[in-house]
Amino acid sequence: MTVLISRARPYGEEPVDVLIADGEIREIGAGLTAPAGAERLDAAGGILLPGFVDLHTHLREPGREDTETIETGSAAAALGGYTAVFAMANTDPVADTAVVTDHVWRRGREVGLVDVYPVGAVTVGLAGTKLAELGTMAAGAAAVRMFSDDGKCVHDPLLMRRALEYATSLNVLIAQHAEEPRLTEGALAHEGPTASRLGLTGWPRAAEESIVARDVILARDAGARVHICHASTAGTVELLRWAKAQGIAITAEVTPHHLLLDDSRLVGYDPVNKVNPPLREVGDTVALRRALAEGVLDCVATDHAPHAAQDKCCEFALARPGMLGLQTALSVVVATMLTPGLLDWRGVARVLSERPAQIVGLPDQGRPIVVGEPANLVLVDPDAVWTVRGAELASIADNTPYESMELPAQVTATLLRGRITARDGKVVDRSWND
Ligand SMILES: NC(=O)N[C@@H](CC(=O)O)C(=O)O
Ligand SMILES: [Zn+2]
Ligand SMILES: [Zn+2]
Repeated sequence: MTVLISRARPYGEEPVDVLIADGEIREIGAGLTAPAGAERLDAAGGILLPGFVDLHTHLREPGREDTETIETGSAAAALGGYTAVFAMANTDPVADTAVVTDHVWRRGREVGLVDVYPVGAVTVGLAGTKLAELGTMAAGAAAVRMFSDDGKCVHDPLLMRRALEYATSLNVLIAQHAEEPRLTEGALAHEGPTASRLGLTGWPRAAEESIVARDVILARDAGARVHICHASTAGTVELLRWAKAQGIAITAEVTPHHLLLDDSRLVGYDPVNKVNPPLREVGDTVALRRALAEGVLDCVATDHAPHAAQDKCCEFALARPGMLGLQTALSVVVATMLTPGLLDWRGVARVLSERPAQIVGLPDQGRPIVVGEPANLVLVDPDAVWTVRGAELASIADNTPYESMELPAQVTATLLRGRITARDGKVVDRSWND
């Protein structure tokens, strides 16, 4: 299909028209005329960015299709401005074989709203005792390029070392959920004054930082790359800063919720605020924002984690950790980074699109907006203000921590290889477009 986007501001710069044909950016200029039969998208001065890439999504298929499916999660992704998402391996069955990873890949293709890249498990059944067949998953139809036991930490140092060595020879990425399990037994909330006051068992910063420090050293000695999931503390930022200064190949993501929210949200004991790693203190959010602006933290990843009402609306200790994130990520990044002047729109493109695509080596995502590049794009209305309603989000689950909050900026359209996947808050059905 052919699409003419008019009056769009790439990275917030001067308005231009952008002609898209055969999945590519064909022409950029002023006053372009639409060829016959072309779809028209009037951006009306909205911001044009490369489509977002999420390195950390939970889609719950297979196993918990009552909370999210590849189809509903893909819809949430397209509506949130994403053109590629990495679906974590903690499904049921676990994505520890090519049978599962190839299924997720094929189902994502069938749905066709976003490129769904399965993440393979590092260890069999996420049990942390035996390496999964990384090579078989990497060689499958899905060509798995990222492995993680997310939800659990690969805490055995010998196993982590081997995983890093294998990953290096396979040229794939290991992403670590940094949580020393001996330090978080029974933990429910960030260890600090709020948890003490509320009587909640603490999840100390040291549980994250000790694993980050260890993995930095393991990666250094293996000459390997390692990626840190959902960095949440000021201390992790300092370790990353040190590691990068040594030339160690470490990258890290931060979630929107760790940029915006802190543990003061826990008074009231609403489990919607329960997440791993836990919401920290204001000082941590400040350090995380600065680190993201400086590039010490590489990118934003949602850790979109849908959960059923019965697993969330129950007593705090029993509730599952996790929050929805795909449809609110851009708005939270605008609120925490763009509005305060920590990032401009180029910076937003860097943390939501370019860096994540580079980290995992996607050749067709996070690309510059120039002629000849694949048309994986998102249009944003920077002046929109909207009120979050969990029930209105595309996910089956509705566990958003932003319920009733007014957030800035809204995705107005998403294009995957030149095909409109979302427009004005609605998913565009594939058949409608072809
Ligand atoms: N973040 C969470 O609190 N939960 C995630 C697992 C994870 O990311 O560790 C989930 O799968 O629900
Ligand atoms: Zn995790
Ligand atoms: Zn996760």
